[in-house]
Amino acid sequence: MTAYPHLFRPITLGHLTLPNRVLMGSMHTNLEEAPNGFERLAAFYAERAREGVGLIVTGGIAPNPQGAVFQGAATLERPEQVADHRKVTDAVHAEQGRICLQILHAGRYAYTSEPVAPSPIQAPINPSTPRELSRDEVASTIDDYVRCASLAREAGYDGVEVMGSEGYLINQFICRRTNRREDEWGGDLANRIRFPVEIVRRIRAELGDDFLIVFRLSMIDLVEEGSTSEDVVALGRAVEKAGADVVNTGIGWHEARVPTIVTSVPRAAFSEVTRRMRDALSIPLITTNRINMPEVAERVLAEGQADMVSMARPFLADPAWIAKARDGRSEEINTCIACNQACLDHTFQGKLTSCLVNPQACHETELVIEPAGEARSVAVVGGGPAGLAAAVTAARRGHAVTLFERQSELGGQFNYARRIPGKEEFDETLRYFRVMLDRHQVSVRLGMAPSVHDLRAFDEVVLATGVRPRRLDLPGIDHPKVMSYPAAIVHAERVGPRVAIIGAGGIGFDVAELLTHAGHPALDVEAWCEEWGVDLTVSTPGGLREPRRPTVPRRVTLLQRKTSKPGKGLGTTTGWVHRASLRHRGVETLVGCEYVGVDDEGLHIRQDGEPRLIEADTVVVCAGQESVRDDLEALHEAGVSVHVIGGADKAAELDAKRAIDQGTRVAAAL
Ligand SMILES: Cc1cc2nc3c(=O)[nH]c(=O)nc-3n(C[C@H](O)[C@H](O)[C@H](O)COP(=O)(O)O)c2cc1C
Ligand code: SF4
Repeated sequence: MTAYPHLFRPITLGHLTLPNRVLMGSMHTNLEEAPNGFERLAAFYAERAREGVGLIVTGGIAPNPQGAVFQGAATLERPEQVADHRKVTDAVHAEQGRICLQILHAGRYAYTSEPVAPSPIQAPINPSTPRELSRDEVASTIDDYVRCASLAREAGYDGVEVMGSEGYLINQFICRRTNRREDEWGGDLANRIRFPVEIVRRIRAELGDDFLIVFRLSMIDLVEEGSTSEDVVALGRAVEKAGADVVNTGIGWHEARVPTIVTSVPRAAFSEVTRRMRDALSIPLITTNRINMPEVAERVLAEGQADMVSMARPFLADPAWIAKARDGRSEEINTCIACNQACLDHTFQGKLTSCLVNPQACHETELVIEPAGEARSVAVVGGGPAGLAAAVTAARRGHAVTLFERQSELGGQFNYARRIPGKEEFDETLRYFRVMLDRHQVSVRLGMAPSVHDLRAFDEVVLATGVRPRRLDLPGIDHPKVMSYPAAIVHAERVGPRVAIIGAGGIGFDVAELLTHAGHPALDVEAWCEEWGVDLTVSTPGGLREPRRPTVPRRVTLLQRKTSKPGKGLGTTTGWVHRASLRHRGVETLVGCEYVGVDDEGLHIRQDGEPRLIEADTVVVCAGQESVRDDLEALHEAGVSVHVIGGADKAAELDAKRAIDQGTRVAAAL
């Protein structure tokens, strides 16, 4: 008997019956364009299918070169491209999985020299103004969708997902915001939705009933002049009538200034918008975004918010998510913490998608964790992210591992991160590692710093001793009002009402977030919607309403020495959220500051040569870290085989992604 009866109830979609209610959501990984990319994609998807994913949707593939998100991005438009896709479908089918190809035309979101769109209106996130598609081109673009679907079928796909959301071409036709046409493809709603409806109708007519058509429909655009709930329902009904088997949910255009997938978005925050569509349609509906654990998926399904859930990033974090949930091993799930640092940020930087908590994601053929040829004794010193990853990986390979942690609890820098409002998901990563240490019989010694003598007894030593905050050489640095960032995070109640934070990097931003937080549970959907101005009923165009400024408990000034944009090092896809969040909270940011000293009045600085006082009851120092590796030389001298990882290796590049990746790779090679 499963703990998740709704999640593991079979469902029939079109001609397919699936064993569970989970769709692996579309993710373009950049393997689509990489050398040997399709072999690697085949390995990536096959592993997920083997572990029980019922239905996979590929990353977006363009139906023609104009529709490619960037120059050279993958298309499916010619018969000779079919063989590559065959590798993927064969691998998935060999594992009893099913897979649909996502057809995505970027429209004005194409980062190419001449993007096209229904109307020549520039997207705020693209420097190029699109060219308006002629009537003939609209017709030929529909032909391209149909040809792409036919080739997908030839390649062995079980169906297609027509990408109609996130502000891409189809969405651009649907909304007045981007469609000012006066022909039959613009004007009233019936005309604006004609493009997607024709695409679905033509694919159905061409490919018959035994080919799945999923339509990804933007149920809340989160942009001005977006659709209202009436528009969304009318579109849903029209695509159902045109032949779609199932409607998947899309949330927010890429240009929206409301976060939709980052870690501060409450889990399943948007399932309510899918539920509101349910009575209007007879085909199944899939909900999406920030559903990352089985109890969340089960609740969404049990409450009738949708017929299925889509999860994308959770399958980067853990390929065996389904098998673990099904077999009563949920506590072993490596949870997606919605950080975007190794997935979406990589995509935007042109790198391969991967995962902060699972560096094997999209590296299945290259980062292989195999049983060790010879089991050895391994000491891992330091229980932060790097040490945890190294200890678990080494133990998985059969080594006898002892993990030493000087503090009374595991986690290192994660213990600070998890206390920041909106970063609670880090608790899940710690839970995962604790369970894995136990499962692989790692001997954990808390409150213990081993001596060089102790470490000589091991075959291999992994030094993951982390960092300590860098001390500032500043007059008044020993004033009682000065706190280090670890102290301010752990003892926030000791921080006064007026705060100056020295250092506007990632940690400075986190401290500012914590100290200005109003106190409601950070993952409360209602409070979050109020703060960001989200109307889940979508009675307003795009589902936007006036945001409510949060009441803040402290007045915070965030300062940095450099004149560059504050928050250097924040992710491409998350930095803007942090900046907007601090703006909402009235945090003042000052750049180009020269620090003069701290006294009873506060923090004295110079800006442009002018002296200035930042009145403050507390001054928090977030001015970087230095590596802790005091024993390294002695270990070398003692002839110990030692590997230095994480912050102990490079304090300046301190980040959990690098730490976990390095810990995993070092241990995979021991
Ligand atoms: C690396 C990455 C690539 C993505 N590429 C696509 C895509 O090609 N097409 C698409 O419809 N959605 C894409 N998405 C969005 C996901 O399908 C999904 O909507 C989003 O990640 C939220 O769901 P989640 O919280 O389950 O990850 C991508 C997401 C990520 C993280
Ligand atoms: S990198 Fe972060 S957001 Fe992306 S899949 Fe991994 S845990 Fe999730």
